[in-house]
Amino acid sequence: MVIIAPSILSADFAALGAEVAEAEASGADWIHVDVMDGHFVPNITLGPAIVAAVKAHTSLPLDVHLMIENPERYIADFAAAGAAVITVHAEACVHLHRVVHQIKELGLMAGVAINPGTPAAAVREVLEDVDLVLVMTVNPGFGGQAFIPRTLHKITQLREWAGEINHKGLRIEVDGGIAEATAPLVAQAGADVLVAGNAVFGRSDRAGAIRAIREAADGAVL
Ligand SMILES: O=C(CO)[C@H](O)[C@H](O)COP(=O)(O)O
Ligand SMILES: [Co+2]
Repeated sequence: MVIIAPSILSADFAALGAEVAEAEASGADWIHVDVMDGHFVPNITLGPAIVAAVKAHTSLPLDVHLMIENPERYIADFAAAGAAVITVHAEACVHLHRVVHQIKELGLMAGVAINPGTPAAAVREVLEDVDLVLVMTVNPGFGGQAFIPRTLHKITQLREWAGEINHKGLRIEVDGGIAEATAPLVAQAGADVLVAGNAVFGRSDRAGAIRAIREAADGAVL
């Protein structure tokens, strides 16, 4: 069973409380929160205060995707704000192993993300330590971009490595351009957490959108 995590990047930022409450009522499993610093990616979004504000409007796990430089400086703040999952970018961490353990020591799920131009091997040495690998299926920074099919082989490779080290619980998340049409491709490759921004918050029928993505993904792995 896949986890569907709507990304609030495509929600109405002036009504985030109502938006996440509606996503929860519409069948979402996690809420994906995109944090951008204007340095690691060419866009700026939100910080821990907004995460804490969102947390007050949903009981779903908050899946915090840090697209920031020096993420180790802010992990405690996002944990205190109510994050359940914190994902850092491999490209942003000189001491990736240390940062992963910093997240785990706070009792959270630890994730590592890789950009489309980064090989799966960039996370191989910490695969035993992480709860989740996020394979970016677009270049991070903006919602509403087209899915990059070349990323699919990395999902397959990571699932294979997880099997070799008997890491059965490893979550493989995909983010960017995920919709009804692309969900079967990533699910077949081995992804089990699907982030969708535009495909959920860009539609008025959020329940229908979430259902369609879920059915497309689950149908592909039956
Ligand atoms: O991390 C992100 C962008 O950097 C977002 O989570 C992602 O782009 C979701 O948007 P969409 O589903 O519209 O592509
Ligand atoms: Co994201």
